[in-house]
Amino acid sequence: MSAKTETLLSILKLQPVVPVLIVEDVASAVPLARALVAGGLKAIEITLRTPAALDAVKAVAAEVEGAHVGAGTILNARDFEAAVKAGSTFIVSPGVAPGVLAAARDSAVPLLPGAATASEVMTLREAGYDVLKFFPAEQAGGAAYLKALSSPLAGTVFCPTGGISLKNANDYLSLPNVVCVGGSWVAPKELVAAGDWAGITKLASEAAALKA
Ligand SMILES: O=C(O)C(=O)C[C@H](O)[C@H](O)COP(=O)(O)O
Repeated sequence: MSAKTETLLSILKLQPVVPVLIVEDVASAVPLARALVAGGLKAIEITLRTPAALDAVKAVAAEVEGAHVGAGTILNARDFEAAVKAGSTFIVSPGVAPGVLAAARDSAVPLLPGAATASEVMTLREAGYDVLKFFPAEQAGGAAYLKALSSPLAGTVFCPTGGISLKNANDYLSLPNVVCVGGSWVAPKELVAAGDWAGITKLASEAAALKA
């Protein structure tokens, strides 16, 4: 296993659930990340889906002690490089694309690429990736589907994301090929908009108590 993969695994193993954030207002990024860290979720993914995202990564990287901030929804090399420059310690992509793989090869920051089929997993294995995101987990076939992939594709481990909540997280976490799950449920839009950081810490604590 490469040093980059080991770094990625050590970040993903910090907790059973990686919060997936869509940050609309950069001012909420730091208190939101602090609330998640206080609940026990230190590895945090900020998706590059809003104009505030890169500044949010920068602010969390600079100001939130104990946080490991990563960037998600990385679709091309330009996003990859901008996310690294902002201070991301890991990069998440919903799939696989040659430009993203090339950027990852040239970077010291690890990539968690996405796969949803046996062929995508095989393609990424050939490119040297043993730790993958399974996306979109529920919609692609859920825990039963991922379990079916695990026998022929032993050696690859996953962070399933997409449609996961406190209710079904254990279906995935109980599989031997799952390191952690990802999800947006720990930072609901309404609580973020209301600045209910205590409410988010409570959701984070419930998620952190799941068994990886
Ligand atoms: O774009 C990426 O790189 C992602 O990480 C996608 C996210 O994992 C899902 O959008 C989260 O899905 P929900 O938890 O169902 O809201």
